[in-house]
Amino acid sequence: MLNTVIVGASGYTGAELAKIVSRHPQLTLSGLYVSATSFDAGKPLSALHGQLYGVVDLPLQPLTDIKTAATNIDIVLLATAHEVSHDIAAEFINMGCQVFDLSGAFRVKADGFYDQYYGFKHQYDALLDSAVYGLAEWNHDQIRQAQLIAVPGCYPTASQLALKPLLMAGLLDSHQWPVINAVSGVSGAGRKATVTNSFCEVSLQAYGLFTHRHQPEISHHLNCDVIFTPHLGNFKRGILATITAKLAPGVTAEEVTTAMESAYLNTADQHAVRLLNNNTAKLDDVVGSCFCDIGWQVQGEHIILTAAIDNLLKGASSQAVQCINIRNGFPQLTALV
Ligand SMILES: NC(=O)C1=CN([C@@H]2O[C@H](COP(=O)(O)OP(=O)(O)OC[C@H]3O[C@@H](n4cnc5c(N)ncnc54)[C@H](OP(=O)(O)O)[C@@H]3O)[C@@H](O)[C@H]2O)C=CC1
Ligand SMILES: CC(=O)N[C@@H](CCC(=O)OP(=O)(O)O)C(=O)O
Repeated sequence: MLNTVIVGASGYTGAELAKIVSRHPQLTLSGLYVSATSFDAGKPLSALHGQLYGVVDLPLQPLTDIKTAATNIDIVLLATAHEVSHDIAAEFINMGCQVFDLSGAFRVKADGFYDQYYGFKHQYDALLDSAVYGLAEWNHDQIRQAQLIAVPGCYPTASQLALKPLLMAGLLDSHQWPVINAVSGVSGAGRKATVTNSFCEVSLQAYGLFTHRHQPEISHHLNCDVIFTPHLGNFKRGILATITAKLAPGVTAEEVTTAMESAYLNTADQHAVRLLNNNTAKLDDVVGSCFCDIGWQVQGEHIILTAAIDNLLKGASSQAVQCINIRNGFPQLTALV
């Protein structure tokens, strides 16, 4: 059994992690942490997240000393803000833990990226270089070797899983950027109250036009420019990405299907992508599950893809556990289905 702790356990992704880890046959949930000054320190996690009553009643502990928190721990899940993960990951790594970071702190190695999109100067170049991007279906071999895994963002997970098979097979017109329009539920913004996310303020709308940090994350890892426009929807969970792209000259619908199927059908290990072919993906089919559903249709030289995930699961917590499973040689969907 691998001793596992969750930092940021009282948040939305942290609570999902606690639920998954507690039912994982190879992991022991050994500690739940919040900030040193947290108002919630000392409370059982289930007092904050009622679904966990009788399931995870462990108390939330203040993270006052990382050395103590990391002693005899094999796996650390950081469900913390980018700046917090940036500051604390190294100490857990130095204590010999495998670290799975749900934040954006170690996802992109590019000059000036963190200054421009995250508003802080990255202080851990070597760690950033060593981090492996945890897009589970695609980075299996690197994840198996890594000590620090940067779990992809929610919008980037849906977007990349849909576009990557086409790009890898050279089926897209390189002169036209794919256009990604994606709608997220409000849990994507985390549990902390803000005016923008309060019930009476939320109304379906686009945000972050040309400036959202997930645009460069997607472009960087796909090695392809994209237009990405996120939208906030007035629902709790889920992301639906609708992606329009131009096919390379002469590419047929059959070639598209072959590329999708060779990426995601008949793979050695069960994974979390489900192909819908001509059907469109929808939120109800994936919310509460670890799956990313992908549908597509071709007309002439254009393709429209739809991809749906639960932002808190395939977009964060279940993908993190998928990475733990890959890293430790367990079947990929252990504790997830
Ligand atoms: N929500 C989503 O859909 C997704 C989120 N992510 C990323 O995952 C991370 C967590 O997101 P989410 O669960 O939504 O966030 P929440 O805001 O819901 O939770 C944040 C958690 O971190 C704790 N925390 C804050 N400061 C510290 C600290 N210094 N040390 C230890 N714990 C701390 C908070 O508790 P307290 O303040 O009481 O200490 C809380 O438990 C973020 O980086 C986010 O960007 C990634 C993909 C999807
Ligand atoms: C609805 C909403 O606000 N969503 C968040 C994305 C959440 C997420 O995925 O965070 P990461 O940056 O860690 O990937 C946003 O747009 O900032």
